[in-house]
Amino acid sequence: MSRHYDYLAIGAGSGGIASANRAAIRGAKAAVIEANAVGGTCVNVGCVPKKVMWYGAHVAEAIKYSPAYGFDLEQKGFDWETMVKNREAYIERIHGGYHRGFQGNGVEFIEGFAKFVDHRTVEVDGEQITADHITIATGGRPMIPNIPGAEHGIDSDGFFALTKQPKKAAVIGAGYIAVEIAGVFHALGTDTHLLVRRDRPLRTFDKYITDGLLERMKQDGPTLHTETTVQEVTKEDDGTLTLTYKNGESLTGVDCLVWAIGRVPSTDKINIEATGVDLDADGFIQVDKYQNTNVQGIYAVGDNTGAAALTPVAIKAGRQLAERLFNDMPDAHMDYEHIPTVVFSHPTIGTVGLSEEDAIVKYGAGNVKVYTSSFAAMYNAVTPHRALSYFKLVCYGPEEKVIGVHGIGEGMDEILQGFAVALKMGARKSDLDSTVALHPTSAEEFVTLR
Ligand SMILES: Cc1cc2nc3c(=O)[nH]c(=O)nc-3n(C[C@H](O)[C@H](O)[C@H](O)COP(=O)(O)OP(=O)(O)OC[C@H]3O[C@@H](n4cnc5c(N)ncnc54)[C@H](O)[C@@H]3O)c2cc1C
Ligand SMILES: NC(=O)c1ccc[n+]([C@@H]2O[C@H](COP(=O)([O-])OP(=O)(O)OC[C@H]3O[C@@H](n4cnc5c(N)ncnc54)[C@H](O)[C@@H]3O)[C@@H](O)[C@H]2O)c1
Repeated sequence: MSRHYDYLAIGAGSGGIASANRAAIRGAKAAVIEANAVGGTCVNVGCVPKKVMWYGAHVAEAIKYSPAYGFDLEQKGFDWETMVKNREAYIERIHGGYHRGFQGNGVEFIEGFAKFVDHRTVEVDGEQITADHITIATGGRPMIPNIPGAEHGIDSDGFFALTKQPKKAAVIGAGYIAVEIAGVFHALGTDTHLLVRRDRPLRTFDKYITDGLLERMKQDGPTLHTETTVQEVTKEDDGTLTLTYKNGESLTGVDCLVWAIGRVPSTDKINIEATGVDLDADGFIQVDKYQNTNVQGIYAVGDNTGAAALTPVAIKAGRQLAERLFNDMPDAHMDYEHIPTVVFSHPTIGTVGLSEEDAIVKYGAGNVKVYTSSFAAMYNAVTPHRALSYFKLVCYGPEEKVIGVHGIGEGMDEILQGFAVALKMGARKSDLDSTVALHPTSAEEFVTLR
């Protein structure tokens, strides 16, 4: 038995789904193959469950500071299981939406793990499937370090599988995932320790912004351990974990250890060798700006290409590819410049464009001008929690073209999108200055910076 398609996506995550739907909408006979749950990382063990838990944490913080607004709430506690149950029910509804979308667009959904037979053929559960165009959209998976006792820890997938709230958690890593998971645990009441190897998490972000994050962590938690490298994990008789650091110190009594030290591309188990597609040394698929691999008719989108590992990036790359292949748009491609991004920390961080440090390296200090501001947002200013928000614009040249917009503060996740449009359109500082402010908001800071 064999089937043939115009377009086949391997992996029904952000990139695979978006590209297959768009290909079908443009008239292609399209299918998508998925080995696990439809929706991939983002929907099942990424953005969606994370944001639900971030909202849970947000509610916890609102309750904590509510007395300043006159609330006298009888504390009934927090039930992790209820949050997880409702989160999973929500995700189940999203799965249903995807399947209805496939039906509506005419995309065939094939369950199973795909392996290449040759550059035009994959095998799923013994069936050979061929296609004129095949997109590898297999995403990635979390890394676990190679140190004694590492297996006592879980990864971000394991975090979402937790059915009970840990009492004392250690989160190891300095990227988005570590910061976000540590923030959720802490706000929901777990004694949380974030362990980073250098002086701060999110070291590639503008320093002004991460200084703001460090200040918030110092004031509010979680407990940040800098310059800390874990070299061994031991399980004690009482079931708790002891983490021993390189400098001989240790953290004891941990009942949940989460590794959040990066992700590897899922390109190692699909017999990609049968296609001749080039990978880099870390296993990422080499693509050009059109998502073409070196083999004609095989493309890759999303996390397995090593591009910015963000859902909207995988989606846009997938849709543009489908437009190029099936809608007579030969130059359609994803623009990888000026990608905005948000970290769901407490408070959130939003950033687009160059940090001050990177702008100086690129243009020279004399050509870069920055504007900054910090203040207690009204939401906090009314409470004893007078935490500060930080805003920064990085500008270039005599015209003061805006080349970086950065902020940390309540609502930054929602504030940034519009400013990302402005930056992409080439806005100058004077354009922001001439825009009337929205008052009273935090966002208005970006149009009133002096
Ligand atoms: C904890 C966490 C939080 C995140 N939060 C955010 C966020 O807030 N915002 C954001 O923009 N991004 C976030 N991301 C990143 C985002 O989830 C990814 O960038 C995005 O999912 C990448 O999409 P993709 O299509 O490349 O791969 P994936 O979504 O990983 O999809 C790949 C799919 O392919 C399937 N697959 C793999 N191999 C095969 C095979 N051989 N046969 C069949 N199926 C196969 C997998 O099962 C998977 O379903 C987060 C990631 C994590 C881990
Ligand atoms: N809000 C969002 O948009 C969001 C949220 C989560 C993830 N993501 C995406 O997923 C990607 C992966 O996230 P991530 O946090 O897993 O990876 P990451 O690559 O961003 O960060 C991994 C961090 O772990 C550190 N590290 C590596 N090895 C270590 C070790 N042995 N011990 C201690 N620390 C170690 C690294 O220095 C690095 O800072 C991100 O780059 C991002 O693109 C996005």
